Amino acid sequence: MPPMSTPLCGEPESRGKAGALGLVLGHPFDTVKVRLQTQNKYQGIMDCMVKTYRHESLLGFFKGMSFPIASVAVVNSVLFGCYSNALLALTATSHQERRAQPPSYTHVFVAGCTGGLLQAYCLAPFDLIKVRLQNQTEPRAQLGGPPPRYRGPVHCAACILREEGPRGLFRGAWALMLRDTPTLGIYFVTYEWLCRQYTPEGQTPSSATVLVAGGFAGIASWVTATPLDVVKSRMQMAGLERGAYQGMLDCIVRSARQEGLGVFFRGLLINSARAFPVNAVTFLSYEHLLLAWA
Ligand SMILES: C[N+](C)(C)CCCC[C@H](N)C(=O)O
Repeated sequence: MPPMSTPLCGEPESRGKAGALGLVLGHPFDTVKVRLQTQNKYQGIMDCMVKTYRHESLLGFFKGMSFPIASVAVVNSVLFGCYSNALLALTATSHQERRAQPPSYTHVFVAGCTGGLLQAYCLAPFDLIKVRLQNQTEPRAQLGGPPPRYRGPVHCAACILREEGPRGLFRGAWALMLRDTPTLGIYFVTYEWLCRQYTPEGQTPSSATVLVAGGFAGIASWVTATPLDVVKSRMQMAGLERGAYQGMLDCIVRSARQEGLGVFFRGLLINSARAFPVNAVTFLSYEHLLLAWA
């Protein structure tokens, strides 16, 4: 019997590692993006990279990485699990039958939005802690200098709980849900559409198709998510400094007035560049896990 997987796919375990590796490699870009979105002291991507490196060394780019790594499996299971269950409820066809009877794009969109909403809720506290740690520009362990506010992810969570209560952990969660609900609908629609374009009817998409469709789905989703991504990051940082926003609308209006509409596109380039590899690997794992379980 021929082997089930082509060399491109690898074994499930190596794909899991590839996913984690993608996250590690993508994290420095994520840190630069968060800083550009929430701090006004940088001229652009290069300036932010140079200043971070000079001030904090390479380690500066990896601040706040442990919680995303620890939570990615849970968050992605919620997203893909809710998506496929919602699709099952809407279309009453299993993953296998779906190749013969493809679901309508409306159903794919609604199922994607459902997955997006629920994963955003799980992601919110982890994302908040990530953003707060990424924004600490103090060099680590510098003798004499002021120590950073948070000593690490657990200390950060404990501080937020103590200072703001459990609700504090969900700061920015509304913006996150608004960001993710429609854009994860777009994510799955783009993925399905591209897969159908390049796959003969009734057949399973090849690994190469899955990688490319997943990568572009990531880009489409992040491009549309970026304006609310900026608002989300700013809401998450508000409360730390004086002059916190009254709410999401206040954040949007004040950001636009003070910095112009361009502010809502900060991080667009970085988000898109990071999105391709990360989501190509994510969809490849998803498709192969489904085949393995079915
Ligand atoms: C909806 N939004 C665009 C925010 C995310 C879509 C893809 C999520 C993926 N875990 C990633 O980190 O790229």
